[in-house]
Amino acid sequence: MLDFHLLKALHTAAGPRTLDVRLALAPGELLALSGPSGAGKTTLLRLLAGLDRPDGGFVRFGEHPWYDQQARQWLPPQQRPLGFVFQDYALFPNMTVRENLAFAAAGPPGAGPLVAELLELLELGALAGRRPGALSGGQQQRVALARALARRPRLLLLDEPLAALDLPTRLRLQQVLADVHQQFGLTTILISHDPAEIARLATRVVELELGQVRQQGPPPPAAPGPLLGRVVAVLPGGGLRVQLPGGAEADVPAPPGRACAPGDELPLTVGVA
Ligand SMILES: Nc1ncnc2c1ncn2[C@@H]1O[C@H](COP(=O)(O)OP(=O)(O)OP(=O)(O)O)[C@@H](O)[C@H]1O
Repeated sequence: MLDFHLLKALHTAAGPRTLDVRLALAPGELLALSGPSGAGKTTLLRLLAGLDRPDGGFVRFGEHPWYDQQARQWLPPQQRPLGFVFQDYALFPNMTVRENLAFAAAGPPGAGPLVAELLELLELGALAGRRPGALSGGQQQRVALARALARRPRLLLLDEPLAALDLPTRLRLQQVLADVHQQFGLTTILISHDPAEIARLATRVVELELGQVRQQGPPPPAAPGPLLGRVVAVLPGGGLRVQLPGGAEADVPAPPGRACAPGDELPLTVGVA
């Protein structure tokens, strides 16, 4: 359980404000954080990570105090078992993919097998020897996620990790996020402005405004968003047979103006027949 109350003076465009957020997350919860620009979402994640100093309050993770103003407790960021993924990837540009992961995993024993496992899990094996500059945005974000997981986190903090990516890549990585959240038994906070993404991934959404919780609850059901299908065959007559997430197959018309081949990924809008 992550339990915190964080206070921090903010210098906003609208004048001085106080970030004042009290929340508790159940183990294994995936909570989405939304709200307008300047609401304090990034600041809140940075305070949880220990990258900024709060003015008051506490942070407890399970039995472990990470911060307590009254008891004068402060756990340095590198000792907090968390992973942080930013929108702009923030990878080390002069290290290869494998070196980025190994650097994050360094310290506890057994880094080698974990790096190999993460390279395989996030389908990065073929890219392990490349530097971030030679990768696409989606590939860099998979590396950033793998690097965050290499720290063996219990808490995953995601600051709009998919916002800069095109739709097919975003849909694929949403599935990857859902899988790693489950597989690694994580508690996760995801900043997102995308209602479909929030509805797909989160069990609760907290909306911040000017540093305060404005409302929270289960994510409103989003209109059926696009699914990602993989083309398995081009049919005579020009249609496509696609495999949907979960394995079912469907025949769909080919998108106008785009040649598709088996293996291609295609965003599909689901309608009710
Ligand atoms: N360390 C800090 N000390 C004081 N004020 C800060 C600090 N960091 C950010 N602020 C201010 O607090 C406000 C909230 O910033 P923050 O980046 O957390 O918002 P946000 O909700 O993440 O916005 P966006 O969606 O645009 O990323 C901004 O007005 C910012 O200028």
